Amino acid sequence: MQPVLNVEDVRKVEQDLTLEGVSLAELMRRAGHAVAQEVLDLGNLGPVVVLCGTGNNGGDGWVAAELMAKAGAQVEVMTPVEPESLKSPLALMVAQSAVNAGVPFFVAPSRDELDAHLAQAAVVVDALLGTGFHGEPAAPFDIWIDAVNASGAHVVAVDVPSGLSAQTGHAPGGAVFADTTVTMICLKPGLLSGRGRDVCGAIVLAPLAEQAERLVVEADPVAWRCDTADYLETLREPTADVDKYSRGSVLVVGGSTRFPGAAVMAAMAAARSGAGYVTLVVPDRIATVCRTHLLEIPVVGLPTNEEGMFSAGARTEIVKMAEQRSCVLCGPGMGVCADTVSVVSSLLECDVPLVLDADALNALSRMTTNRLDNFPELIRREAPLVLTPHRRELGRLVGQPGEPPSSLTAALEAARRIVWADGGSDICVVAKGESTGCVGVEIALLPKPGPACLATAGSGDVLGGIMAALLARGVVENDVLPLVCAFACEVHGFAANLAAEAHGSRGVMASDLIGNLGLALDAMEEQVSLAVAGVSPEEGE
Ligand SMILES: NC(=O)C1=CN([C@@H]2O[C@H](COP(=O)(O)OP(=O)(O)OC[C@H]3O[C@@H](n4cnc5c(N)ncnc54)[C@H](O)[C@@H]3O)[C@@H](O)[C@H]2O)[C@H](O)CC1
Ligand SMILES: [K+]
Repeated sequence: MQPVLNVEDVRKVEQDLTLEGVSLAELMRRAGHAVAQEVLDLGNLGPVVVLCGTGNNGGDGWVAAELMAKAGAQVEVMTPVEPESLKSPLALMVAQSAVNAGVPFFVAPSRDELDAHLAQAAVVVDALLGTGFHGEPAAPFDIWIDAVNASGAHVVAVDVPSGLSAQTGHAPGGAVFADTTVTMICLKPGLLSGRGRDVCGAIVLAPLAEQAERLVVEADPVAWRCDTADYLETLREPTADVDKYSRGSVLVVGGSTRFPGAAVMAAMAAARSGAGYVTLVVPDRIATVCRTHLLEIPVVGLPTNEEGMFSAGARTEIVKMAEQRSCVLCGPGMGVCADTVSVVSSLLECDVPLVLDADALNALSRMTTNRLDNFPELIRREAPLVLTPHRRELGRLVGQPGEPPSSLTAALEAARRIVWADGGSDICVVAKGESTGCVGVEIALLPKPGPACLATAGSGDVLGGIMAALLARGVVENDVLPLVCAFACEVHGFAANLAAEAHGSRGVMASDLIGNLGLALDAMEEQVSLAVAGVSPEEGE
């Protein structure tokens, strides 16, 4: 697992390092060295243009330029101001050193001049804006960023691609598209979320100091990015000694006359994710249509109310069935009304692992007038509870109904409000988004995000089914719960990649994921075993 620190905490680590004897100047020297090494490792490609901003990110660029020049590369620096008028004392010092070493530089080039230099460049080092960036890039950086992206050169970004917020992943004024981002000390959330997923290219971590690893952990990471090998704990010993019940029995509770398909897909996804026995319970008015789509999965119809949802009469029977299952998934397509709200509150009282998705979450919002974090007793229970809100649902759960969390870290914070209010039960909030965080009591995990084709109606219903099937396999301890949820997210993403091979990156529908879940699970398990054995997936082929 790799720790991810908020930008303000990275600065704190920087300060801590200085207290432990590694000066900021030394950190900048090492940062520049890491960038230079990355470029030199590309081989003898031709001219290198280093774009330096006015802060310490630019300082890293000047160091890299001097080192590359000394290593024999053909290097030139572009700077918006004369090197001697840089305001950052550190950047000033390293820029002077590079100038004294004879590194050629150009001050405030026009767009045409810049384009001409970039056209010759094999590699561009982007050291314009780093963690000190906020808002939108002001002139001339907006123009320079555009020029870099138009150049076609190989781009190595220093710490963070310029224009991208390392904290939020927002890039409202555009950002450099990097092939590689050499990031200092540790990962930052903006690199892994929002536009960061598109613009960072390969992320190379430069720890800069041997103490960094310890200090980063002490700085209380906002989340941890999962490595494939981490999922070892979620795997089950393969055994032939099973029957359909021991592989896990799942009850899916959902559907309404408006949305029968969501419940059907969730049930199929649970079955394709290894649950041995899946039952779907829906309002009886849609039971027949559900049965026509489900050959293997029994469909139980219970009384329907005037709104086409479960009526109050359904509740007792649902609870009775729930208590006989190894996991329950409630919510897909269910609709929200007083009757379905009472179904959700009754299921919360059952001693069975429970996944609440979609309208079950909206029912929770309704029960708590959008402040679930103020009603922890509602979700305090013995058995595991997984909530899988997307950002709008999450906003509705924590008192921001019209204002969903706008970044990964905001979503993590909202999820934490729920988890910490609950205070110690087996709970995980899977905050879904273009990057998803699985927030448990002790830890927040970031599974590897799936492809953009997952952003399609019904995709969440499929994820709910996967989660339920994985939880149904047996006891999941509190500390492993976020890991199981993260694994489910990666299986979901893997299935989406397989589906995209068949249907194209834009053609995938949620139902296409379902048929690929079994293969995705096998492939993920194999990758985990290989990673644990230290074999790369390519070598394992
Ligand atoms: N993390 C580490 O241990 C190390 C990081 N290093 C590098 O230092 C930068 C952070 O440096 P800082 O001086 O704080 O900020 P920047 O260089 O990113 O930018 C500050 C500079 O940019 C101006 N600015 C801010 N917003 C805008 C905008 N929207 N448009 C134009 N200009 C903007 C601001 O006014 C400043 O002048 C970090 O990323 C690393 O690369 C060190 O090398 C030490 C180790
Ligand atoms: K940069």
